[in-house]
Formats: sequence, structure tokens, C-alpha cells
Amino acid sequence: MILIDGKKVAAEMKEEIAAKVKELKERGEKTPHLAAVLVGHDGGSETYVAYKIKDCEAVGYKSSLIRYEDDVTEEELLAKVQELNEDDDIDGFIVQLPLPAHISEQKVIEAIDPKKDVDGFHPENVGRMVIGLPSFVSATPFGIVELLKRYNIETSGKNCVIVGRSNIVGRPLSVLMSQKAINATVTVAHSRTKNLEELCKSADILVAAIGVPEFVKGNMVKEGAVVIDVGTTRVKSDQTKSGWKLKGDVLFDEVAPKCSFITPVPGGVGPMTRVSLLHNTLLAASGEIYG
Ligand SMILES: NC(=O)C1=CN([C@@H]2O[C@H](COP(=O)(O)OP(=O)(O)OC[C@H]3O[C@@H](n4cnc5c(N)ncnc54)[C@H](OP(=O)(O)O)[C@@H]3O)[C@@H](O)[C@H]2O)C=CC1
Ligand SMILES: Nc1nc(=O)c2c([nH]1)NC[C@@H]1CN(c3ccc(C(=O)N[C@@H](CCC(=O)O)C(=O)O)cc3)C=[N+]21
Repeated sequence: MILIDGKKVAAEMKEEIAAKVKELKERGEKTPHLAAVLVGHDGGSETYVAYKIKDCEAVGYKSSLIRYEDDVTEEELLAKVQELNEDDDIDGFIVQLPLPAHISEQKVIEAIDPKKDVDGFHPENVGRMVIGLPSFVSATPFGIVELLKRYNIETSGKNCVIVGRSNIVGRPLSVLMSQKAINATVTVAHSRTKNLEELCKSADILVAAIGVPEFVKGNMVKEGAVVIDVGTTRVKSDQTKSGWKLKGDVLFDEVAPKCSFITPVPGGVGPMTRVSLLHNTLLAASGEIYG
């Protein structure tokens, strides 16, 4: 069993990005600038946005954080998106999800200029990705594919089962995994899927992206499978200083001994999501996607 070290791969990618930023600066070009919009005080969102700012500093980007309280109106938020779209200094920005219930996430996502949509959530980027055109690809699926590549994991002709069909993870990952460069045969499972246990057991590559802690048990995994655990659920714990513990969607101790490769939580997919956002920001700054 090989433990996939997402933290290490992400650190390598960060170094590659930092080197490119250094070159840009030496050529006298603009410093890449990523902005993040955070609404409210959700613990998870606060953590992820704080990481994003730290990551930007580490590779030499400029970063900005725009904060709103929970009671911000949709109008105010849309006006800010417009302002960020028009701000020439900002190369890319993200609006952290989830948003409060009175704000339409879809409206906000569609208001983002696709050229600055480094999350890859705008329908234009999703559509371009589906037909294989240059696009910003959602950070988590991009990070997962990068992990498979860097560990030289064979994907061609393999049965890939993805549990979860969200717009930010499961669905875009299913598209990437079936593309010609990857060539997996993909099945997308969800809460209405029948015989999920058997289906998972048929997977050469099993991806769990559901948000149900320790859902995937040992008896659901084929001997020699590659298991990618996307889930990150914060559960209360009296064993940690913070009072929280992060749990994946995979019951690691049962599943790991059966795997050829497995990602841990934390330290697997999460760090790859973060570095993929940095990757997309560099693409946005260089105009490589849209010219
Ligand atoms: N590590 C990282 O970088 C990231 C981690 N995450 C984590 O990944 C997890 C999933 O996130 P996200 O994709 O946004 O989640 P969503 O809640 O948007 O989607 C969850 C998906 O899982 C399916 N599902 C839920 N319960 C079951 C079940 N019991 N059996 C089968 N399918 C089920 C749902 O089915 P249906 O559609 O039928 O409702 C849905 O398609 C979360 O823990 C999240 O925190 C998310 C993004 C990045
Ligand atoms: N607009 C938007 N874009 C996102 O990309 C986005 C979002 N909204 N909303 C929430 C989800 C979730 N997400 C994660 C990012 C990093 C880790 C991560 O770094 N995890 C670490 C541990 C983090 C910790 O210590 O809490 C790990 O797994 O090792 C996890 C999850 C991005 N998301």
C-alpha cells in the first residue's frame, strides 16, 4: 500500500509556481493577484480562506480578502463581483461557498467574469472543460488528476467509480477522468444509486466525495484498488486542542490495507485543492486560457 502524500506533491507544485513568479517579476511583469470574498464566519470557510492568503504569500502573489457579514444583500455582493471583474490589478478571484441561504450561489457564480473565474465554477468554464477547450478547471478535480499523474497511476481502461455528483467535485472529476488523456471508464454514483456497495467494489479507482464521515468501509473496496478520499467533515473531538477533528469519507484503517494507493485525510486531496487554485491564478495572470 502506498500512501499518496498530497502535502508533499502540493509543496513541489508550489515551488514550481514560485519559480515562475520569480521569473515574471524579474522580467518586470505584473505580480499575480488573487482575491477571495468571504461571507459570514463559517469555521471551515474561515480556515480555507486563511490558507489561500497564506499560500499566495508563499509563492509571491498579491492577495486580497473581502469580508462581509451574513446579512450582506445579494445586490451588494453582485456589485462587489462586478467591481472585481473590472479591477485590472486583480487576475482572478473566488467567492467562498457556501453562501447564506438568501443569496443565490448560481447568480453570483454567473456574475463572475469567466476570465477571472479561477474556481472554474462559471458555466462557460464548465462547458469549455466538457468539450476539451482550454478552461479553468475546478481545483479539487484538477488536483486529484495531478496526484494520479505524479504517482504514475495507470488510468487507461480502468473502472473509475466516483461517489458524489456535486458541481465542484464529483461531476467535473467524472468529465476529466473520461477525457482522452486519462481514458478511464467512469461511473458516477449518488444518494439514489442502488447496490452502491457492489458498485464500489467493482472500482479500480474509487473516489469518495460525499461528505459522510467514514462511509466507505473495507468490504466496499476491491483488493489492489486506488482510493481517493475527498471528504473533509469537521467532527467534534476531545483529543485535539481545537476541539475539532477532520474526517474523510473513507474508514481509513479498514480500507488502507486493501489498497494499492490511498490518500489520507488530512494531507491528501485538500492541499492539492489549494495549490490548484494557485495554478489557475497563474493561468489567469498569463492570459493562457482566454488570450
Ligand atoms: N478536500 C478538498 O479539497 C475538498 C473537500 N470537499 C469535501 O468533500 C465532500 C463533498 O463535498 P461536495 O462535493 O461539495 O458535497 P455536496 O454536498 O455538494 O455533494 C455530496 C454528494 O454526495 C452524494 N451523497 C451524499 N450522501 C450519500 C450517500 N449516503 N450515498 C451516496 N451518495 C451520497 C450526494 O448525492 P445527491 O446528489 O443524490 O444528493 C451528492 O451528490 C465534503 O466533505 C466536503 O467538505 C469539498 C471540496 C474540496
Ligand atoms: N469557492 C469555493 N472554492 C472552493 O474550492 C471551496 C469552497 N468554495 N468551499 C468549500 C470547499 C472545500 N475546500 C477545501 C479546500 C482545502 C481543504 C484543505 O486544505 N484540507 C486540508 C486540511 C484543512 C484543515 O486543517 O482544516 C487537508 O485535507 O489536508 C479542504 C477543503 C474548498 N472548497
